[in-house]
This record gives sequence, C-alpha cells and structure tokens, in this order.
Amino acid sequence: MNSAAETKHVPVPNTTIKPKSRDSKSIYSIQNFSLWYGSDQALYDVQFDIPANNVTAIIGPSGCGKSTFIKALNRMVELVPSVKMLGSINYNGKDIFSPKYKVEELRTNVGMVFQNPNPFPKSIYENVAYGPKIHGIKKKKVLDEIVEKSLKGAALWDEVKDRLQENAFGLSGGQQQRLCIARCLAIEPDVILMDEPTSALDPISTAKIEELVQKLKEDYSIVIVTHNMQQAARISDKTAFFLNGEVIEYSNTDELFSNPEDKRTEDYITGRFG
Ligand SMILES: Nc1ncnc2c1ncn2[C@@H]1O[C@H](COP(=O)(O)OP(=O)(O)OP(=O)(O)O)[C@@H](O)[C@H]1O
Repeated sequence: MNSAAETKHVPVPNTTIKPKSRDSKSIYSIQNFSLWYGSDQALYDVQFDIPANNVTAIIGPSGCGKSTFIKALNRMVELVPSVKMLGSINYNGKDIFSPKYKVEELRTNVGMVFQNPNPFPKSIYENVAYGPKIHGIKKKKVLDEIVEKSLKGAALWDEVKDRLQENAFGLSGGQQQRLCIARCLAIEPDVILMDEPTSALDPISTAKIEELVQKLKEDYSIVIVTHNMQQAARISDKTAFFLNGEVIEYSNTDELFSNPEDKRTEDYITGRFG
C-alpha cells in the first residue's frame, strides 16, 4: 500500500498547477486528490477546477473512478469505511475535508441525482416538500410555493399539477427522475451532481432531462457523469476524461471532442476502447 493511504486525509497547500480551462468562476477546485478503497487506489492526483454555471461532464470507461469522484464532491464517498484520501477539494474556496468544515454546508448546497430515480414512497407533493420541511419550513403556503417553483424548475409542473397528492411511484421513470431533480431544487442548492441520470430512461425522457440540464445551468453548476459520449458532447461545456483513476484530459467540450490532445482520449471518443 502507498504510505500516503495510511492517512485519512492530508490537505495540500494551494500551490498546484492550475488547469488550462479557467475562464469563469470556479465552484470547485480539486488539487492532487487521490483516493483509496482499503489498499486499492481508485483516484490518482486528480486536479482541475469546476466552473460555476456550467455543465461539466465526467466521462471514461467502466471502473475508471467517475462515480467515486462525483461522490467525493459531496463527501458521500466517506460512507465507505475503508476510504482514505490525499489532497484537497475546495468548494467555494473552502477545503471540504478540513476538520473545521461543516458537512451540513455541503448537504444544503450540493444536491445529487442518481442513476435510478429514487423517489420516496410518498406523494408527489411530499417528495418535494420533504427537504424544506427538514430545514424547518412549516407554513403550508410557503411549502406550496416551493413545491410549485421546484416542479416548474424541473419541467414537471404541467404534468403533475392536478395530481400532487398521488403517490410518486405512479409516475413514469422519466417523470420520477424529474421529480428527483425537483426534490433537489427544493433545497435551493448551488450545485447539482448527476450520476448517469438518464441511463435508465428511454430516449424521449432522456431528451427532456438533457434539455432541462441546459436550462438549469443558468442558475446552478452541474456535474454529470455519463457513459454516453454524444450526451456529454451535446450538453456539457467542459469535459474531464478519466482513465484508470486519472484525469487524462480536461478541456472545453468542443475542443476535447474535436481536437483531443491525448491519444488515449482520441481512442476513447472514437470508440477504440471502453
Ligand atoms: N465501495 C467500494 N468499495 C471498494 N471498491 C470500490 C467501491 N466503489 C468503487 N470501488 C472501486 O473503485 C474503482 C472505481 O469505481 P467507480 O464506481 O468509481 O467507477 P466508475 O467509473 O463510476 O464505473 P462505472 O462506469 O462502471 O459506474 C473500481 O475499481 C471499483 O471496483
């Protein structure tokens, strides 16, 4: 085992080389971030900035560390007891792994949407009102407004406004995924992390989510893991290509897809492997 892995987390000073794409404010800055599951290293020296109000796509073959990376951004990865990390991830200028950092700050500012829609076994209304209620909002009028605004934000309102008290499981898969996005919007996050949000959906539902992502970036910063390179090319502004736990290339999406710098990126995007 690398001796660095013995340490739960060691921050590094803010003196690392900056990635080339830095044309807007960064919401995350990742510096020399490595991660181990027990003695198996899953991420190696990951280093790039994630810009605000952009869609950043994470692509790469199965097992290259995409999900691990996105789950590090909200510290969900720590739920695996054997995890050890080195380096730092700054969110809004603060190291999220610093002992002083309050994880609640991440939980309220960073929402997550998963591969399979996972609504609660509750009504459509309660699914969206749940987070605000946990945050202490009790007035029905305020909750009604949040529910309407969030469902509109997730482009679902028109389809469900007359059936808000019905069970969320009665919605189609694509509607359930948009409900999960509405649930995320209800807590007014800055960032939405999406881990393959359309891989369980049909092409029409996928197109709706892609259109929605484009709209959401006006107000949110979005990081999306996707296996689908066409999707990354269609909807993202920046793309990071991961391979065997390393970031091989990080660039503007149109540059990475039209003129990749690294042969391995070229091989992957042209379907030679993965
Ligand atoms: N909870 C865990 N415990 C141990 N090892 C894990 C765990 N989660 C992931 N790994 C390992 O970490 C590596 C990266 O996995 P990860 O799920 O992040 O890859 P991925 O790129 O998201 O893959 P996929 O596209 O198949 O979802 C893999 O070798 C995987 O086996």
